[in-house]
Amino acid sequence: MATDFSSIPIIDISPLLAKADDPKMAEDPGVLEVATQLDKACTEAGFFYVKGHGVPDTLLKEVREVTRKFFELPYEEKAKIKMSPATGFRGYERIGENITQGVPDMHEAIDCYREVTKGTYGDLGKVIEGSNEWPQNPPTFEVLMEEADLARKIMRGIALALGGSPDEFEGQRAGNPFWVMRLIGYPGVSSVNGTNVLENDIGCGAHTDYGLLTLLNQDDDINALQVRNLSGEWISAPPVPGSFVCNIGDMLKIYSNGLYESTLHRVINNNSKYRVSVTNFDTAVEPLDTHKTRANGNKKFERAVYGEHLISKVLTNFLF
Ligand SMILES: N=C(N)NCCCC[C@H](N)C(=O)O
Ligand SMILES: O=C(O)CCC(=O)C(=O)O
Ligand SMILES: [Fe+2]
Repeated sequence: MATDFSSIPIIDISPLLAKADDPKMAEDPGVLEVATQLDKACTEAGFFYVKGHGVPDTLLKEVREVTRKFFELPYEEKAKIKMSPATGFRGYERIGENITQGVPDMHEAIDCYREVTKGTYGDLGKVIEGSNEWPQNPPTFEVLMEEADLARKIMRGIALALGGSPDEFEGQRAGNPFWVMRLIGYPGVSSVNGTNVLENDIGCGAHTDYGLLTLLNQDDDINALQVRNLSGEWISAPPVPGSFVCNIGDMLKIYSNGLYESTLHRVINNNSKYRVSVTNFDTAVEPLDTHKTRANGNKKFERAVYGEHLISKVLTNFLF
């Protein structure tokens, strides 16, 4: 975030989606208008909502419900897909097992990563080799596929915004796209003898995301996500039903030479209700050529390899 934003913009991306696979998209006024709005949002806040994204609300709701039902199961059931180094860090982690800056987070989650078969990324990739076990596979998988396509199209708008060609983040140059999906549950504040306990517990401590772009599907009745602006104030990112919250990750900060920032955010669930969210992190694998973009000039960052960044995080994020 480069500014003291006080709210997060909402962008209707339907004109971009209508032309996202058209070879002449860069000449379309509707697409260019969306790219201008994306550029402003990425520069000022690093966060934006998207509407007009075409993913049915019923599907987004269904995925949240599947997630909620899973977390309602007794621990022994959930532990059947327990995450460990042996599962390639895929699966269920209980409340307090994920840590942010040394402090246990008050959330439980299922972490999924694109399947990595043995040897794909040599020694580096070993940590993350494995395949997923998900609760009620179909809706989660369906939404993942829709979100992957959506993320690719939004990245086309962002590539244009940066002055590159629309497919800057795709194909040979970018490598085989990687994805991460997290199904997350945050317990609410409970009331004992009329007094709230656990108020201001940190559901997820302040962090930036690791990839290019994150899409977040959050419960539509609980306000818990907060985003930090330039002065250090925490700005609320309340649910906007039917939208995704999107934010820039560390890889895009690097590829854009710092033009766009991966903004710090955190989650505090001070509601009495249990909150569910589903995040999708999308990224390219290989370093991209940023020199063709508007971000030209003094190079502020060294070469970035997403795999190295991700794995260093995975290895320090857990209490086991
Ligand atoms: N894959 C992503 N981006 N996950 C975000 C989780 C952030 C919390 C994590 N403990 C951390 O400290 O980064
Ligand atoms: O649950 C949320 O609102 C945000 C989760 C988040 O920041 C993450 O998974 O990286
Ligand atoms: Fe995050």
